[in-house]
Amino acid sequence: MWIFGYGSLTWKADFEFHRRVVGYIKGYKRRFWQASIDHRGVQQQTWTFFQPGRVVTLVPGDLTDIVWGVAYEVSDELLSEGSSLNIREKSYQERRQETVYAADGASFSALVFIGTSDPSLRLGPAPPEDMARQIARAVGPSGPNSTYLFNLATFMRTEVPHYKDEHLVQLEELVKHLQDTVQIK
Ligand SMILES: N[C@@H](CCC(=O)N[C@@H](CS)C(=O)NCC(=O)O)C(=O)O
Repeated sequence: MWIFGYGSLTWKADFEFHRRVVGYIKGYKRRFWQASIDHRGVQQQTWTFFQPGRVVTLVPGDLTDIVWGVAYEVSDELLSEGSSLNIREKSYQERRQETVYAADGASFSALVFIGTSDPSLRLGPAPPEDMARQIARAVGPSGPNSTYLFNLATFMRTEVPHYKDEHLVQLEELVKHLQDTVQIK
């Protein structure tokens, strides 16, 4: 079977796979609208700087909207109950089959993990400057939220150089700018 990743799965494949193919799916926009309290941030705690991170999910777009990522051909057992991938994707409970269009022209169906409908993890949109401040500050068990953003931006720049993801590029610029100033110290 195939799974399609558009977030951390593009740059962190800590599982066995047979093939890795760069491609896109249609009809969605990738947005930093999902809270992370287990990887790139923590539960909000009053009177402290501890806060959730912002990671990507997919939101419905129109047919001209595409999201580039990576498809992996994996064994069925990878998604068995209690598997490490299932645990890693536990806050991505909505799962859909989508057609992946590979860079070489091939197309095939793959499983996509989309953000949970749990309202506490659905942050939704915010002004870009606010999202950038949150990403610049948040840290979780897997590391800084900004590393997640930069790794995704680097994947796009190196493996999909012909396509500009405006939302991602804007956040990367804003977070880098914040890190270059004293505003978040
Ligand atoms: N399901 C998405 C998003 C997955 C995602 O970003 N998952 C996060 C959960 S916060 C993760 O596994 N993060 C590992 C990390 O940040 O190191 C994908 O297709 O890549």
